Amino acid sequence: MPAVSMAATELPDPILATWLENTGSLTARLKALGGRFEVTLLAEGRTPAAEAGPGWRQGDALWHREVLLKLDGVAWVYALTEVPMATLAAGHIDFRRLGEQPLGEVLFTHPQMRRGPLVVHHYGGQSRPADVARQLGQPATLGLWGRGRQFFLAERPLRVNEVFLPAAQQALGAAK
Ligand SMILES: C=C(O[C@@H]1C=C(C(=O)O)C=C[C@H]1O)C(=O)O
Repeated sequence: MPAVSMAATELPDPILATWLENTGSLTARLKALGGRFEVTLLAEGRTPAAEAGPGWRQGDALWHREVLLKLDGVAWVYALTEVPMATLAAGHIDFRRLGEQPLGEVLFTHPQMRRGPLVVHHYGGQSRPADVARQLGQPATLGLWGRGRQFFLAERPLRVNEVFLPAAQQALGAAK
């Protein structure tokens, strides 16, 4: 997912930084806060990669999965998962039938899962995450912080992009 690279002077709020840099399951961390956790599926399907990524070129077919992670009905995270067709075809996770089951529940328990690099991103006002935030009534005037995490399933790549929405930043007490 294209991200506006953050200017050198911008740094996330220290509280938010701990969430951005955590390498464990975000699903598990959100569930641990208590309250009702749910996944809302926004869109999924096969589409060409908007830009090159770790293990694919621009234009390559990817399986995209866009979701919201919610606590007590409030959207905290917008997530976009990008799966190359070879990774999808290997069948380690049945993305087509995942539906509203949290990806983390099957990804972090998969015996052949290996974590790859995590990259923190700042998404500007014209980005897809910012559009989603506006549509949710959570306008992000200063942009949004997120991270792209690469994972491997039996050495086949995929990338999970997770963007923290304003409701999450407010609830976590992170400065706007
Ligand atoms: C990768 C994880 O899965 C979470 C669930 C997702 C989904 O259901 O599509 C996407 C991103 C993650 O925040 C995780 O829990 O860390």
